[in-house]
Amino acid sequence: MERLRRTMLFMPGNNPSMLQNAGILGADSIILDLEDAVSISEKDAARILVRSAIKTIDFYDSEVVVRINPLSSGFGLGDVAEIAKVKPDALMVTKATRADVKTVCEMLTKIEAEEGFEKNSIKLFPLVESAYGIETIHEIITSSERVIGILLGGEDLTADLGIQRTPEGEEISYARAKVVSACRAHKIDAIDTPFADLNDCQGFERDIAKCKSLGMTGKAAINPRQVDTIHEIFAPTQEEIRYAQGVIEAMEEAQREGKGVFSMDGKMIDAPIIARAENVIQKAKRTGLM
Ligand SMILES: CC(=O)SCCNC(=O)CCNC(=O)[C@H](O)C(C)(C)COP(=O)(O)OP(=O)(O)OC[C@H]1O[C@@H](n2cnc3c(N)ncnc32)[C@H](O)[C@@H]1OP(=O)(O)O
Ligand SMILES: O=C([O-])CC(=O)C(=O)O
Ligand SMILES: [Mg+2]
Repeated sequence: MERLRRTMLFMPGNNPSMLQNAGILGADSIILDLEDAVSISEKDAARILVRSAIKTIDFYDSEVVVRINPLSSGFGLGDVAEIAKVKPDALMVTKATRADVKTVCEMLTKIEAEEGFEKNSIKLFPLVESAYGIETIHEIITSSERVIGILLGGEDLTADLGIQRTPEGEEISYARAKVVSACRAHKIDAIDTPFADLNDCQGFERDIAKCKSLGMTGKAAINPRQVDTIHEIFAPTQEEIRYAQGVIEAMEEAQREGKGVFSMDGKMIDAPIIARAENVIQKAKRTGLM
């Protein structure tokens, strides 16, 4: 079964105590960061620490993703060369363009052959965080069969657009919709940008509900305190589950009577509504609610 990615928790790659506990924080994926959470003077130390963490720490069921520096930065290519050898589950390509994803993919193919790893075993998670990236997202996704999801980077995107970021997030609505639609089209995960204000609990909950309603499959987190809230809001509610079960039961009854369309509590039920109900049931089962 495909992996659940409701939460992807960032942690700075140069912080040993955070890395040490990474596997017990409940996040579906862990993103060990070599990019913006690490200062220039710490880049080499972070790369060494992340390599050794992947080799020695038990991450339990969490997926391990390493966010590399931009290829143009002078650190990115070295990050790929050094980190791929310890076989993380995936690399996150920052400020992603089609050309960058292709370059990283080709490097990985070579390293996998040299190290005796299975071909395409190291996946890619492009971080789309520029206007150009948003407008060329289809090309980014199709530039490598390793791509398993896209993370939307709201901070860099709004910097690139020359606008302010707000807790309401109206300014990134277009980008969110574009990421969701492109990812759905290619059946990969669409992960929302993190919410940075750890003290604004209501704003955080509204932000999760909004990205869920737009179709994001998960959300990045920057602090372990955010993980449970994201899981709770992403899970189907008891009311949604009951309604979905009602639809499925009514459908089975209608099928016995040879009907394709029928009504439940006065509301028409047909194929798309049944498909949505099946989605809810599947999600409830995967998250242990059924
Ligand atoms: C726009 C972007 O690029 S986002 C991606 C890059 N950013 C990051 O990776 C930032 C990750 N997050 C952090 O570094 C921190 O959570 C901060 C700086 C935002 C807040 O730090 P604090 O105020 O110290 O957090 P807080 O008080 O909640 O920490 C409580 C505990 O959780 C730990 N913790 C906090 N954040 C994380 C994290 N992301 N991963 C793992 N452990 C963490 C702390 O080490 C601390 O542990 P301790 O009790 O053993 O000392
Ligand atoms: O949203 C993210 O994944 C973090 C990031 O790099 C950004 O926002 O620029
Ligand atoms: Mg960024």
